[in-house]
Amino acid sequence: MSKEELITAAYAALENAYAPYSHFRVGACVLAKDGRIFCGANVENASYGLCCCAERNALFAAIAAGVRPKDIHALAVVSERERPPAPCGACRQVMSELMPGDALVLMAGSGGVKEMDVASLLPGAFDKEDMQ
Ligand SMILES: O=c1ccn([C@H]2C[C@H](O)[C@@H](CO)O2)c(=O)[nH]1
Ligand SMILES: [Zn+2]
Repeated sequence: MSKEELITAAYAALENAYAPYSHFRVGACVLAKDGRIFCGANVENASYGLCCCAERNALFAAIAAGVRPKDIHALAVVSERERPPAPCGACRQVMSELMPGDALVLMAGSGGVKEMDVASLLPGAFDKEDMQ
């Protein structure tokens, strides 16, 4: 699957966003190395702190389906705004745990696409080594 196809799949996932509070719809899709994709959208709650971002919902779907972190190739996240969505700190931390450092993150808005790898999104991430 090409980068463009992964972004298109993320826009389809965005249609399932549940965002009655922010009205900011986000979609995300994870591409596994075997070619499977796992998608998510943001899901909000009247108790705002319980909102979950599209990126985490997509990543958790992949992991819960049995995909291991080393087998994830890329993640695309999209919004309807011009500016590509910047993953929040919580999602960067989850990406650093559940994706390889060199995995590609594609961020797309109507104005264009930005690409970064996971390690660059969260330099100096807290990880299992910090707990030894
Ligand atoms: O990268 C992002 C940024 C925000 N959101 C969601 C969380 C919340 O539902 C809404 C506003 O922050 O957008 C995401 O899903 N991904
Ligand atoms: Zn987030």
